[in-house]
Amino acid sequence: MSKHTIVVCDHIHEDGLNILKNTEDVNYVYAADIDKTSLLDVIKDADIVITRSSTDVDEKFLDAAKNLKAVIRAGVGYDNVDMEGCSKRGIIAMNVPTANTIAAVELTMTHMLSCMRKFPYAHNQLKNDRIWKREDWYGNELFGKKLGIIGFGNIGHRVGLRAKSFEMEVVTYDPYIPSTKATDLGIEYTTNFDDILACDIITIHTPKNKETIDMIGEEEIAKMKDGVILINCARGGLYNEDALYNNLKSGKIAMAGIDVFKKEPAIDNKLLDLPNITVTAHLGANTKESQKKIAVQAAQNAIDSARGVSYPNALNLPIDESKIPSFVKPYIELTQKIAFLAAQRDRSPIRSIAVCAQGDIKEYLDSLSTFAAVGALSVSAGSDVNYVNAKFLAEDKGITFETSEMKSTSGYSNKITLKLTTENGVSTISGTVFDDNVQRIVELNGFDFDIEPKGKMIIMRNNDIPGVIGTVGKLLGDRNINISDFRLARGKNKDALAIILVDNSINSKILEEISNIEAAISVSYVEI
Ligand SMILES: NC(=O)C1=CN([C@@H]2O[C@H](COP(=O)(O)OP(=O)(O)OC[C@H]3O[C@@H](n4cnc5c(N)ncnc54)[C@H](O)[C@@H]3O)[C@@H](O)[C@H]2O)C=CC1
Ligand SMILES: O=C(O)CCC(=O)C(=O)O
Repeated sequence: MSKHTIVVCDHIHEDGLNILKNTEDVNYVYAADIDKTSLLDVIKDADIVITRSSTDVDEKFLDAAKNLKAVIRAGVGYDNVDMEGCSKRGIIAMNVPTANTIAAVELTMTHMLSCMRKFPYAHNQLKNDRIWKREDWYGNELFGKKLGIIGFGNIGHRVGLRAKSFEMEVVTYDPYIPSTKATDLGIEYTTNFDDILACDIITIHTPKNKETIDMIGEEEIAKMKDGVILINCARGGLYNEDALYNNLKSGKIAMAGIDVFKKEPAIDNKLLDLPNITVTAHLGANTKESQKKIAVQAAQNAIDSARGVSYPNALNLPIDESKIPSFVKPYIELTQKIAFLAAQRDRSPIRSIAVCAQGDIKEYLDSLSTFAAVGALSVSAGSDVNYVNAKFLAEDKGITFETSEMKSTSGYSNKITLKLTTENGVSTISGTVFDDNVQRIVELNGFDFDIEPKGKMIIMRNNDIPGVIGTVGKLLGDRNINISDFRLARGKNKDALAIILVDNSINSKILEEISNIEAAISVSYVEI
């Protein structure tokens, strides 16, 4: 039995490890305790890797992992995964999005309460210094304070709910949600970021990306109340660390609760020197409950993706398969096959791939175009091309794409037409799917057909003169090649196109002999 190599690069719960260990077709490699340079050697045979935030899946990592098919990020944030690098290599990246939500929510509340009561400092004074000095520790209450939440997703909205139970006023800023997601929970929704800056306490729960890096800097802090409290349990760098440092030092920010840092591990970060900050070492997800759930899901997802069964929570697929209705799926397959056929007929460099759709499938033109790219490119790139990297590979080769819609005039309720332009010419092939769910080619370069795109096919254009069928039949028979089907379409210019299905593969010598038949205009051979 061939085994899938799954490398675990970071610490995950043993329940997940046990699933991998006990799966027969998995070759499980535990690499969480080795340094990141040695890891590069270990991942060279990996089919799948499981990582957390301690492993950067960067260019170096991806170059080392030559067999990699999928990356499972055992957590939410994937800012440490080079998504474009994965896509270009056809590697599917997946996360495990909700299993650590509660852990991160509760750590956010912990930091909030700790900041209000300067809890770690009060604790240390008694425990470490053995000083009983109650007058040093007058804190503040959450009750009645206004909390501003930036990012109202899985974590943000639950922080909002918990804040309400502390009888806080809550306002959120998240331009990507309907306002009712907040207002239905009795939480104010704002599109004015200044409303957040005016709050007593501010917490951020967005992903880390171009839009959110340094979302809070000097300018924003200047607009805040004196004595504001800032919490960040999302990603380091969402609050500009220099601005945070300067304003904690000046006292403009009374306290900050920080779980995440721009550079981790953050043992040398200057924020750690301040007396008015509570810090944790990126522990947002570190509860036993959440780690158990994440590890089990990550292990199962790793196995499913290694077997090619499913790619749960895939992040870089150009197509969301779950949103493609069942009637479209055979058209997607058909488009890929037709493109494969067209590219095999004319093995010269491809210039452009155009897909035209009529009927309801025209809503899915982008997906059809992606699969046309897979079909056309797999002639030269083989199994290295898939629908994650097809368009990236095509762009690298300078191939252009076009999609268009046509009104249904052909009598078919749905029809797709692929036009493949190469250095040598143009192939135009149309196809449809009949009620019996069987895919058919219905037109090839202007000749009408009704044939399934499958098997070994000789495609011959010839002058429409007597004796051609007999000559071809004899030539193949003499070489012990059995014909299983012979379809002929007559053209308008005294020419004809034949699709001859054969049981055996045709080599270049036989193809040349057919090409040498006097009536032959062009002959090609394809296998689907
Ligand atoms: N400290 C830790 O260990 C953990 C950190 N996290 C981090 O917490 C963050 C939030 O995670 P989830 O709530 O699960 O993600 P989510 O995807 O459910 O929510 C993110 C929300 O941010 C919003 N958003 C995106 N861009 C925004 C912008 N420019 N302004 C305002 N809102 C914006 C989105 O619309 C979405 O509602 C992520 O960065 C994640 O990586 C998550 C789990 C554990
Ligand atoms: O457990 C980890 O690796 C960190 C969790 C985290 O930051 C996330 O899930 O986004």
